[in-house]
Amino acid sequence: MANDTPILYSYFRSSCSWRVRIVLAHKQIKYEYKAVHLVRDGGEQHQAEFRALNPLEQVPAFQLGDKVLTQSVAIMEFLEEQYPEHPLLPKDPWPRAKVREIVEMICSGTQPIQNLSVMNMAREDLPERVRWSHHWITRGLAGVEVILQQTAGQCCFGDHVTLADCCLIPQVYNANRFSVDMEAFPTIKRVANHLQGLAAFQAAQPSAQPDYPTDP
Ligand SMILES: N[C@@H](CCC(=O)N[C@@H](CS)C(=O)NCC(=O)O)C(=O)O
Repeated sequence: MANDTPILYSYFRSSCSWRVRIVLAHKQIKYEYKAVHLVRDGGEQHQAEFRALNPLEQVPAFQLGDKVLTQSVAIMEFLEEQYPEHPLLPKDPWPRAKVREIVEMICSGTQPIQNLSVMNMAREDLPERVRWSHHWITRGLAGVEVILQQTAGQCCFGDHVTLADCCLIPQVYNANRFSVDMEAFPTIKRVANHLQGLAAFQAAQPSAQPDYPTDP
């Protein structure tokens, strides 16, 4: 297993893939990028080849040799355990749990409700979809802001990058896409500004990915 180059099935704009890309970059793990276009041809995530990797038809999927893992949080936790250098979870149980709390607020409490397939099912026309996403992202980030006011230093938890930061940045990108007023979330904004200056976060951003469109 150790000799295999990991493969990440990703879409440049997918926030769930982006979380994993930040972890890979932070831990300086070399990997192969395989693009899955979520919109083109009705969505490549729905094609049989990808469905064989993830029956839920969503990115990311992570492959190591003949092993496949889906679900970004499971992948991030696996990477944290398999590649312990440059840790992304505090050692002590309480801060560790607080980091996971922020991770869950974003990965379970916010992103799934504004994901493409949910949005498409929930609302028919584009303005309604935008309103839907705007509402749920605002609600999610409002909760995260309250927690960060208690935990943040330069990062979501103190001054060291954790899994919470890896989840925050892609969600802030989604917030900006749907014109959420970030002035309402000063702590998130401050932490995001700090993180965006870090090399791992820059390497993982959509515009640095091989499938980023030349005419976005
Ligand atoms: N819980 C999953 C969610 C994955 C997910 O929602 N992926 C989105 C992109 S961020 C996706 O593939 N959407 C395409 C679709 O729903 O058809 C995870 O964290 O990996």
